[in-house]
Amino acid sequence: MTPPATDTLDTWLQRGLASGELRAADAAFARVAQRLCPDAPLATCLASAVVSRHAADGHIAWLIQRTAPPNGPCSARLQRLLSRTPHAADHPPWLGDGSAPTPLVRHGSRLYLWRHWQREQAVAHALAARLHPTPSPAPVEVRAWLDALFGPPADGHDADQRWACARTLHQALTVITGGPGTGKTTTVARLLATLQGLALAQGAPLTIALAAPTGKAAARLAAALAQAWRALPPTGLPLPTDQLRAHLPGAARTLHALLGQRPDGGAARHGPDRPLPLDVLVVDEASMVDLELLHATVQALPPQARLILLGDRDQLASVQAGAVLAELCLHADAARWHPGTAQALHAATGVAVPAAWIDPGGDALDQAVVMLRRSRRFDADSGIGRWAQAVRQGDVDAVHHLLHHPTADVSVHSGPEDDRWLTTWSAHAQALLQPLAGALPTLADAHPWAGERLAQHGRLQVLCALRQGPWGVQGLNARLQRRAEGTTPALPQGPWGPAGQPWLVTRNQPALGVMNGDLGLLLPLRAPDGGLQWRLALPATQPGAGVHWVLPAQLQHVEPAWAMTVHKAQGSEFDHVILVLPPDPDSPLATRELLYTGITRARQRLTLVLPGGPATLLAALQRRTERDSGLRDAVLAALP
Ligand SMILES: Nc1ncnc2c1ncn2[C@@H]1O[C@H](COP(=O)(O)OP(=O)(O)OP(=O)(O)O)[C@@H](O)[C@H]1O
Repeated sequence: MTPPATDTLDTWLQRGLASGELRAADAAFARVAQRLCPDAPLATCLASAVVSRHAADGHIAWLIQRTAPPNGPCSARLQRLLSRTPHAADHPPWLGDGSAPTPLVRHGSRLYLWRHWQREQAVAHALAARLHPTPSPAPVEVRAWLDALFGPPADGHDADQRWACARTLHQALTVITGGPGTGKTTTVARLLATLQGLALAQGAPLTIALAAPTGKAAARLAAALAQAWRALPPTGLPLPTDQLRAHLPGAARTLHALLGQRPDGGAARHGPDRPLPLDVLVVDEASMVDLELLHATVQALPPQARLILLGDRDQLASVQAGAVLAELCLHADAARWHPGTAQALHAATGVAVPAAWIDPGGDALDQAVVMLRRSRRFDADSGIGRWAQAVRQGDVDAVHHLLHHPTADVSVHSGPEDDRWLTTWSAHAQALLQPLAGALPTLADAHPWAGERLAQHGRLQVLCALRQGPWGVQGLNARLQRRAEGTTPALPQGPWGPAGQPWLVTRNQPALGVMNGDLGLLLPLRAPDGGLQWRLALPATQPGAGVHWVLPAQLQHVEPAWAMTVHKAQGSEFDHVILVLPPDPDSPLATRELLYTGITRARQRLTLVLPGGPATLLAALQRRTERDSGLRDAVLAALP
């Protein structure tokens, strides 16, 4: 439909608002453009609204030639206009080419908000500078470390892990992606041992820091690496093991804490003027890192410091804009290593790279990415492993097969009436809550008791996609709460609800030692006067430190967590996950990435609850989270 020539910006904005394409803030931004630049073309103002909306949806840029259908009248109109006249929206005081600050920037076929454009450019330059070949040690020295840490290469079952270690020595950026249990942590432990071992042999030990986007992920990384350092072979390394251990990092922090970011949004302690005193930074769970956080990180890293990103690129992206890991790992499946890269990997590891992964056309980023392919957590018969694989690949036939040929570890409950999962859940709730209705310990002797309650709670978690409605966090929590009280009638009532209720921390309160995403249980304890006192018990962040107690009155940002969203569960795992999909097959929140992330939170058992039947599952499989950005292109363009 070609709009009548008399159409004004207001007409278009009204259409966009009426169709739900635009929010009031997007329309307001377009009106500001018109007010400040009265001679700006209609396309410039409309572009402001559309780009603002896309940014709110997590996109870094709006891609003019996007092949997917535009999601509303304003985008469609703009797309038609710009595909005929690419410069129709250019108006240098408002929409420029990025060489000077303007509210909007056009670069090729992408439109950006200034802030996103500037962040993307800065990150691209920082990453591109790290793709330069670095002086690397002789392959024979690397091989000595890898053979000592992995054992001599035998059947090639850990080839990808060895390649990841070797690749890290060739440039200052390494990206390691892999699904659950593919050995990301094991690999990074061996890689750090190799890097530090080689540096120590030169008499120049490295300063290494470990970080993750959330406190929980940081704690898991620290615990896993502490275990890996303990498991280093006592003899047989090129250096004495104790000497090496003394130089390996023990603690991990959140990226926010490492950078010294302030909760009020004020300037961070570390930035370009005050870089982190580091030679190597490892960032785990990098799928949760958005463009803004990566920007803050690379700004605070000295130019020569190595950056190692670890994560599962198929998981949900961060809530904020950007899907950095997925974008850097775009070609990870095919590897696309140059013949030279493959040769160097062979020389340093003793394992030849298969021809299928060698491609002279691979770009510089491809050379820095290693994908770990073999899950050690799920064997070939594991239903969870097969579901994860089928969903990751969007393989509809495989999902149909799994629906019709159930495995022992995965159950599917289909239709709104199928509530067998509630029976399983009730048994879990009863095991969790029953001890709270009996004799209670005092705070002084509650540690093992509370630790057992936390362990029991970690055995099962209900996850869902939505926040609102009967199948969202709110409805499910209310339903499960009633059910929990039904299973254990004599539960004492605490300040926010009955004893044993799980609570999710929704904002960092570092002074209390609690972080966004922490899960705790509200527990009653016997007070010295014989009454009750209440504490939220959280797993201590230091491994082996038991339970961390917090006074409920001190916590300001918590919500009930019998059920929680898959987003909030990212970075956590549970023995049994009950994953509840929305009843409506058209729900935009049920995406392939959400399904994959939810499924891979389960270690031993998975229950899929499909109130809308299998159609919801099949629709979710087809729905991808798309995040438009130009990061990959910008990195390659920034290469010297
Ligand atoms: N090369 C290897 N040889 C022997 N065992 C290994 C090897 N790599 C990994 N494992 C084992 O496989 C399991 C999973 O490894 P790891 O925890 O490193 O994977 P991950 O990808 O970090 O997992 P997660 O999904 O939990 O983050 C661990 O028990 C680990 O000890």
